[in-house]
Amino acid sequence: MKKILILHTGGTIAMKEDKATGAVAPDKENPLHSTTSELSKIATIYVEEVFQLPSPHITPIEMLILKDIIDKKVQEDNIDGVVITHGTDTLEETAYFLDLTAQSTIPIVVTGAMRSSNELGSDGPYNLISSVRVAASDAAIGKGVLVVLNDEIHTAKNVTKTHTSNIATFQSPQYGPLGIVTKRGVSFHHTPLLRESYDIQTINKNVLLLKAYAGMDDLIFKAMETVSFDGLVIEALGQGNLPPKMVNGIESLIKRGIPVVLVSRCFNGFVSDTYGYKGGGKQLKEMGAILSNGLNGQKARIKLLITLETTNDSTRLQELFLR
Ligand SMILES: NC(=O)C[C@H](N)C(=O)O
Repeated sequence: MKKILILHTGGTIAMKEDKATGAVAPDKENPLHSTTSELSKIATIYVEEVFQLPSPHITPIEMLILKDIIDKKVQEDNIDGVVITHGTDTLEETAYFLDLTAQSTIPIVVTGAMRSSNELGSDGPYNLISSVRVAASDAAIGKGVLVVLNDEIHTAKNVTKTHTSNIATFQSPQYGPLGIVTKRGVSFHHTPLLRESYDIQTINKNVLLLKAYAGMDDLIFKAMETVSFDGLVIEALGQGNLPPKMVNGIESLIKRGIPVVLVSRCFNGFVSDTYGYKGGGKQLKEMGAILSNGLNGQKARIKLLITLETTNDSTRLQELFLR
């Protein structure tokens, strides 16, 4: 049998609803422990309670702790796969962080739940069982960090939370899922072509994320003059365009050596240097803004946090963001 390590970090999957108040909060005993006998039919299971945090409380520090635990356990205990249970609000950020940093090719699967443990139709135990199945499958080796919920297998790079409460919330708008999980087994229908890896030891930078809107001006840049930060990601309009009143603010950040990464606020497609008008992607690129290849804002922020640990050369950052 394969050896699968389960790392619990909290989230709704480890919570319970108070029937009197309706409030959902962490449970004293992790309700997922009741699944252990079912999981033992699939693999030899090792469990660690790493955190008991709702995922809005997770930061890149906790993400780095998870990377370190996984790298160490792979070396010392010869495990064959890892499953991480996590709150769904920031699940895609932790999954993508681990995709870029974890040093092994064993399957690493991140899962969660939309309904807490004592709610009707609770999806946690089922998602955990599906995730262990995927982590124990040979086909999952070398595919990067995977996100498994609601019978679907997604890449950490493409998946995003699309609905506040529906159990089918995790979708990959650009490319669809990589595969499905059924009672009969795990089946992949696509395979990712590229993997990136950054073996970072620290995560100390401060990267901000802004969303652009019609009529946005330079007010936010004036406010930003008083704070110190290392990088900025902007969810720009369409193919990477911005309102003209933002241009001077961006130019002065780039002159101060602060990398500015552009992604699109659209769900699909890449940003590019197509438009030559004031604030268009072409002008912003010529000014030194970095164009990103299809990541959403929160994932581009994770990638900039990680890559800034390895370089602050803007040409190199541009190369890395085109991967
Ligand atoms: N479904 C969930 O897990 C949402 C919860 N607020 C969390 O992210 O911790």
